[in-house]
Amino acid sequence: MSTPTTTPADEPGARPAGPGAPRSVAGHQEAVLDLLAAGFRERPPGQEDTDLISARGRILAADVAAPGNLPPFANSQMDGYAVSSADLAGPGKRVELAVAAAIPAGSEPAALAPGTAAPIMTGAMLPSGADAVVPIEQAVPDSFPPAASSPAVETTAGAAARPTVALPAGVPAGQYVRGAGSDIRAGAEALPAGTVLGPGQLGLLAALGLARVAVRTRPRILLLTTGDEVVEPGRPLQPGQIHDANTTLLRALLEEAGTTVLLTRVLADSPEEFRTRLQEDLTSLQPDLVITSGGISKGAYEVVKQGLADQDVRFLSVAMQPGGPQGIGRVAGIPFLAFPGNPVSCVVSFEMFLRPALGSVTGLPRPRPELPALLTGDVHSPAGKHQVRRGRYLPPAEPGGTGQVELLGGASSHLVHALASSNALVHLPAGRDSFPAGTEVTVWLLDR
Ligand SMILES: Nc1nc2c(c(=O)[nH]1)N[C@H]1C(S)=C(S)[C@@H](COP(=O)(O)OP(=O)(O)OC[C@H]3O[C@@H](n4cnc5c(N)ncnc54)[C@H](O)[C@@H]3O)O[C@H]1N2
Ligand code: MOO
Repeated sequence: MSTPTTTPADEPGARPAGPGAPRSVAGHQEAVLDLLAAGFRERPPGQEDTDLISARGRILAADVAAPGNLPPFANSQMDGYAVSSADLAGPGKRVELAVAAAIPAGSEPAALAPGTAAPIMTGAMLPSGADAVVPIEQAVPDSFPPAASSPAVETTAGAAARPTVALPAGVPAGQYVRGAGSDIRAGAEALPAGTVLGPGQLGLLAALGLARVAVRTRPRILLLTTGDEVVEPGRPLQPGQIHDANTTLLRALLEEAGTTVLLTRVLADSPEEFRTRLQEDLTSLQPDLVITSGGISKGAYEVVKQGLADQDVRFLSVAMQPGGPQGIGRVAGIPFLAFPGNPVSCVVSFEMFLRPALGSVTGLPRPRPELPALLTGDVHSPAGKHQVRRGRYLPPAEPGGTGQVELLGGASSHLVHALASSNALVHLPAGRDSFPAGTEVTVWLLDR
């Protein structure tokens, strides 16, 4: 079995083509990355302060140094007895020590007197004079005396009626002690700028006592859908109309990928109206990126193409299916991408071009997990194109094996039901048209 070799940059379709020939997938990936990188260089993200939970999935804007030691003080790792290791030097197997006042977590203990052992609870501060902890299980008796929860009881004679405990001899200094700063020392770098803040990172900030954190502002997107036939979900359809799937699909993808969708609109097939609305939105919102869907192919009413005919936007064909028609450029200086109108074409365009470019430029989103998988059936694909099919990935039966992938629906880009039933995008690279059952292909997992 070979390792996955279907990354777009390796394909025959990625070689430079002549004028008028479709652009390779790799060529368009590079163009989208260049566009976004230039846009983000010109308008770098700002930063904003947020509470920790709201920072989940965001990118840390500046290095964070530990404001103090973590743990802040030496404390016990076990419920047991705080001791001085010198008192347990031996020579016998056990040493009898008087039991001192107990130390609950959250209290400041008195110094440990020589020759005594203080009941200490997990997380409680180690008293001065102690340098080790013996777990209660190793003590004789192996339970705390009743008086352990209160200071030693005075007898009528005035002498302390201290119980004793026998502890193993030869306990090393430091045993079961969590030293101050043993996790991170005051002033050390806790998290570098650029870190994606997940539960672990946010938990560290909380442990360090930080309630708020500076995160990078999200890229701000204007999302426009086009077509006279396109009607908002929830509204009745007239003959010839369809419900708008693209706004929801793309908005969900964009927000999941760490961007903010400033505004969505469904615009009619009027190039003049499209142009006017776009100019108004660009002026009022100043987005970082505009994305449109529909209106870029070979029809008589291609609203995006016609509306932007005199702009710095190129409409072209990429050797990929779905997602062949693409538009890329700038409008009023703002980075602009046009995706084709079919819903699955929008998803594949996003996954193949925008998602990787956003990831490279901002650090979010992370790449889709990529795995090899064996096709469960014979598949045909246009040799000149990189085809991206949808399917259900089944993990290998045994560890170290290769999973399988069953294609769902056909190649057509209107099949949203098959998309919704799929958990993987399946790459059928350019350069061959036949993929018999058992062929190893690369899949990108859509589930997280
Ligand atoms: N003669 C040719 N016709 C077509 C070609 C071609 O090369 N030559 N390419 C086909 C391919 S591939 C695609 S993809 C589409 C792209 O067309 P457009 O980007 O112009 O998109 P529209 O025509 O506006 O819409 C295509 C399809 O998608 C439906 N649609 C549009 N918006 C939405 C939405 N928001 N929600 C759900 N569905 C939507 C629309 O009704 C059309 O059925 O062109 C092919 N044609
Ligand atoms: O290239 Mo289109 O995007 O197949 O439907």
